[in-house]
Amino acid sequence: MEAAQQQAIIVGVQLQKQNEKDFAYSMEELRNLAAACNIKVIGELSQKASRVNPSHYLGTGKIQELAALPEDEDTIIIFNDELTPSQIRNLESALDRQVIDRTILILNIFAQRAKTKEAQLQVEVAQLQYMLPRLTGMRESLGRQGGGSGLNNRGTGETKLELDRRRIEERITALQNELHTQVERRQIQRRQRQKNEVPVVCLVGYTNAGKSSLLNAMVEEYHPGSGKQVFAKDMLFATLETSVRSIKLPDHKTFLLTDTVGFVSQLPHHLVKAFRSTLEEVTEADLLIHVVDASDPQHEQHMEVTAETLKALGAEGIPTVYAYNKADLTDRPYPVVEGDSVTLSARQGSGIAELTGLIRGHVFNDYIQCEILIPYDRGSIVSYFNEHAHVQETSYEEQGTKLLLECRAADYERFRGDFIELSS
Ligand SMILES: Nc1nc2c(ncn2[C@@H]2O[C@H](COP(=O)(O)OP(=O)(O)OP(=O)(O)O)[C@@H](O)[C@H]2O)c(=O)[nH]1
Ligand SMILES: [Mg+2]
Repeated sequence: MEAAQQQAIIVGVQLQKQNEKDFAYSMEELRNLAAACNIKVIGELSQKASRVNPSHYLGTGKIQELAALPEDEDTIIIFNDELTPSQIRNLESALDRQVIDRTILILNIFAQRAKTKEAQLQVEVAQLQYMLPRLTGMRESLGRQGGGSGLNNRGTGETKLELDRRRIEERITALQNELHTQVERRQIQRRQRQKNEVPVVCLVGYTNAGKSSLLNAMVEEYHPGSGKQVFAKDMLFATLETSVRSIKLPDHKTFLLTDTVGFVSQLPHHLVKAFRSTLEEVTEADLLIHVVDASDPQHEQHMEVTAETLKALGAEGIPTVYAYNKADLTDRPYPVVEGDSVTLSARQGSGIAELTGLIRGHVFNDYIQCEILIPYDRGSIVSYFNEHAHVQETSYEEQGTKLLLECRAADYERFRGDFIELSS
C-alpha cells in the first residue's frame, strides 16, 4: 500500500540578473528535484524582483496570492532557494503551511538514496547542520505535518529546545568521529591502489549527464558479461556513492574508472562539505572525464557549475577530457574526437574506443617498448608479463624465452636483474 502522494506548490523569485530562460530552467529543475522526492507539483508561482524580501522572501502581494490558493492544508510550499531560518518561520506563520526549500529537498533525496554507511553518515551530518539554526522554525511545522521533510524532532517548549540543540551538536560530533574512521579505512585502500600505481580516472559532471551509463558502456566494451554494471537511471542523483571498476584494455593496460555523485546548481554547501571525503577520489585522480549531456539546452551552464564545484573541491588542476554524451539525441556528428573532447553516445556504446584513445594518451605515459630474454628458470616473469604487459611476440631461444613487449617502466625496473636486455 502506498501512502497518499505529497503535493506541493513551487515558488521562485526571478532576480534582475537572471534571464527568463535560466529562471524557467531552474524552476523545472526544482520540479524534478521534487519528483525525485516523490512529491507531486500541482502549482507554480513566481515573482520578478530586484532582490528577495529579507523577512518573507516574497513581497507582501505575492504572499497573499499564495495564501489564497485553494489548496488543502497538507500541500507544502517549496522555495527555489535556501531560505534563512527567519524566512521559514515567517512564511510558515503567514501561509499556515509547511514550507521547505531547495536545500532540504536535495538533502532529502540524498538521505533516501544513501546506501553505504559512509554516505548515510555524511547526509545525516549535513541534515543536522542545516537543521541546527532552524530549530525553532521547524519544530512547529514538523509537529503539524509529522514528517514530509524527513527530519524527526518531537519536543516542544523552550527549555526542550536548548536540550535538543545540545543533543544535535553532540550527535554531529559523534557522527563526524565515526565518519573519520570510515574515511581512514578508505584512505588506506586508496593508498594501496596508489602503491600499485594503477592510474585512476574519474567520471565527473552534472547530475543525469550519463556518468554511470558511460562507466557501464566501458565495462560492457572491455569486460562483456562480467555483471559489473552500476545503477543508472533517468532521475536526479541516481548515484550517491563512488564506485570503482578496473578496466583492462586488450593490450593489458589497466586503469581504475570511478563513478561519482553528480553535481547540481546551488548544491547545498553543507552537503559539499559533508561529501568532501567521498569526493576525495576526485581530487586524487590522474585524469577527470567531464561528462556533459550535450542534448540538454542548458549544458553550458551545467559545465560551469561542474567546474565551480570541482574548484571548491580543490580539483581544478587535474587534466580533463570532455565527453559530450547523448549525441544520439542531437544533430552533432559522432563519434568525433577534437583535441581533448569526444562526442559520443553511452547508450549506444558509440565513441567508447575514441574515449579510450584519449584516456590512453593521458594516463599511460610510463610504458616502454623493449625486447628481453628471460631465462627458463624465471618462468614466473613470463607469466607476469603475459598478464600485465602487452606481449607482441614470443619465441623460444636456447637461453630462454624471448619477448617483444610493451610494459610499465616500473615493471621493467622491477625485474631488470632477472632478464637479459636485447633492446629497449
Ligand atoms: N539517449 C541517451 N540517453 C542516455 C545516454 N547516456 C545516458 N542516458 C540516459 O540518461 C539518464 C541518466 O543516466 P545516468 O548514467 O544515470 O546519469 P548520471 O550522470 O550517472 O546521473 P546521476 O548519477 O544521477 O548524477 C539515463 O536514463 C540514461 O539511460 C546516451 O548516450 N543517450
Ligand atoms: Mg550516476
